[in-house]
Amino acid sequence: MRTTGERTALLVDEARAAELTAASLRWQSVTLSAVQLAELELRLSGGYPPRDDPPPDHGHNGPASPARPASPASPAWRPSAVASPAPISPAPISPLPGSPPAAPGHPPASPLPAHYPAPQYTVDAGDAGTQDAEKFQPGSTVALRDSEGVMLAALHLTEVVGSALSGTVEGLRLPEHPDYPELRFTPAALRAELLRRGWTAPNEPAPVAVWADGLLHTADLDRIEALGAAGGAVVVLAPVGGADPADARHHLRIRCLKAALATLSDVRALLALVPVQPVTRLTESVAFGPDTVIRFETVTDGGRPTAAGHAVSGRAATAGRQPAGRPGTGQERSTGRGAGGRDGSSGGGGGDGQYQRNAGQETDDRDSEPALAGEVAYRTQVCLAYGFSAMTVGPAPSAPGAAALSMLLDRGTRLPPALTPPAVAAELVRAQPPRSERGLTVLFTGLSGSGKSTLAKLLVCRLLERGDRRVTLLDGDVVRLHLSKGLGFSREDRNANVLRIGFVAASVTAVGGTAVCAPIAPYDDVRHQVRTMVEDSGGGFVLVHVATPLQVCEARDRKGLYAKARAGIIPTFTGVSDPYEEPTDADIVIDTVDASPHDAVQTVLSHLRTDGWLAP
Ligand SMILES: Nc1ncnc2c1ncn2[C@@H]1O[C@H](COP(=O)(O)OS(=O)(=O)O)[C@@H](OP(=O)(O)O)[C@H]1O
Ligand SMILES: Nc1ncnc2c1ncn2[C@@H]1O[C@H](COP(=O)(O)OP(=O)(O)O)[C@@H](O)[C@H]1O
Repeated sequence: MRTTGERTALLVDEARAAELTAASLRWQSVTLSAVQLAELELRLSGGYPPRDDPPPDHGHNGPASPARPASPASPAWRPSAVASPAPISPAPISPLPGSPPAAPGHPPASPLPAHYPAPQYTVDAGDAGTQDAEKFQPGSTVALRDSEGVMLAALHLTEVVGSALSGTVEGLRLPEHPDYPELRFTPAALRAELLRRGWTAPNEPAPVAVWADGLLHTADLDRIEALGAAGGAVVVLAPVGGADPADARHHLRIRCLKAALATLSDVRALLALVPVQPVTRLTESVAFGPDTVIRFETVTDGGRPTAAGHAVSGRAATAGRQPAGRPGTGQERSTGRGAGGRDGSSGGGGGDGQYQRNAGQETDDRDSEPALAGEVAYRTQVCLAYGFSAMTVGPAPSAPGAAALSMLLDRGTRLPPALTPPAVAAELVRAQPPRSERGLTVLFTGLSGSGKSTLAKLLVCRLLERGDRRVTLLDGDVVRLHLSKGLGFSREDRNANVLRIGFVAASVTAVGGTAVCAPIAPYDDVRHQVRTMVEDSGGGFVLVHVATPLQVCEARDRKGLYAKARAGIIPTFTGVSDPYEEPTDADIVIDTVDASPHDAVQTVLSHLRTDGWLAP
């Protein structure tokens, strides 16, 4: 994250950092999760919450955040706030009551000095994966570390409730990001950047924020243009808290955001990645209606906004003009994004498009309506800390939902410029080619003798005859000769066998191949795991239940195994003395009693064509 060399109220100076580091030898440590790291980063960088910053008129240890004027008529934004804050004085050293003695040669670390702001900070050691939270005691200090063991902050504990550790925090450093360092800004660094660009002259309108939890499409860009038409800068805040820099979907999202913003020529727009968690519901066309610009009150208390002053002024005050290019307004403009007619295919909706999963990496119990309202309040706090005068949350009402887009991509339908800029469309198509060009696993499940092998082999032949898919057959018998050699038929062994098949199938699928598998796979949870593995590899998973009744399988008894099972010679035989859990999530159910093998395979092929996995 860019810091412009400033320290926020919670980041200590080098001397203090050295002091804390020396003292930390004797502290307990908590290794923070990616999400906790993001929360800490936001806090340490001064991005949240503003009320924890010390008043700006502290003189010798003033904060980086700007003083905000009392009068609502004055702009809340003061570029002069970029002036470097006075450094925080190193704290006088005094031992914590009850703290361990200092290591020889090292001064003991102190609790926070009297003049130091003392915001409460809570970390859940359970979430951080710490098992024995009872070892933490109020009065002691905990080192908060990243996954590599680097200490980012000291937490002076005042309260321990279960695994929740609360106390005052002193930051040593911000987490480092290998991905997009040039796009990460602390509030002070953002102010400096806008000033450097000449976008925040004293009489300019204050900058506004646009939260982009997902992507930016044409309607979103229209809205940004409308916001920017007032003359102020528009900062697109992309929440990336907890994002894995090795996750291709994260990079896809950021590439798409950059490509979208590159189409804006008349707006002072800037992309900033912030350590806030993305929220899936905020990537959909929901919730906030057409009036989506939330303006902040500038109520202040002694020159700084109070908590009450952070209230949203009105649920949603409009931007003051109709966004250009909305359907039916006749305002479609000719921009780099194209001016094609809108086809109505941009309607909202949820779903798990490939690119969307990134935006919603975090599972969202924060997705309920009250939780979303809380999220908006939280985002408001962040925007106030960054110095924005207004923000939008959620996509523009007519922007396409992820599910709709994903459906178009799956089918290879061209994304019109009216929906999303061509450069964004190109990124999306590259990441999510049509289904007919993606990897695929077809898994036949059913009792012994139900017809799995017969149908799997026929399907492989039909696919190879077409010539447009590279196919691997993972037949039960063959797998048990090689991949699963030595495994028996206990539940554990069967599960290991099916998971191995799933692993190979997912690998084949990941590189665009087609895996056809034919194990009994009697257990529902393991079949689910295989589905997840394969779908996470970026391809399709089709579960075919070969639902031949037990009596028919037993009557066929090609291998004489049912007779042996009935005679007790084979113990735990599926359907006779071992369970078979009928799938409730089968994509295709085949009745081999009434259909010939040829007809059954035609059913599978026609399903694959209908769902786009095979070209017509
Ligand atoms: N106890 C028991 N239960 C079920 N099946 C048995 C058993 N012992 C041997 N066989 C033979 O092994 C084949 C099933 O292996 P799978 O790998 O498909 O089974 S599983 O998915 O691991 O449950 C199965 O082949 P198919 O008839 O092709 O299904 C049987 O021939
Ligand atoms: N519609 C059908 N689909 C598949 N197999 C069928 C069908 N009708 C009869 N059969 C016969 O059932 C037997 C199924 O054996 P197999 O394919 O080895 O089953 P599994 O692999 O499930 O143990 C074969 O002899 C096959 O010819």
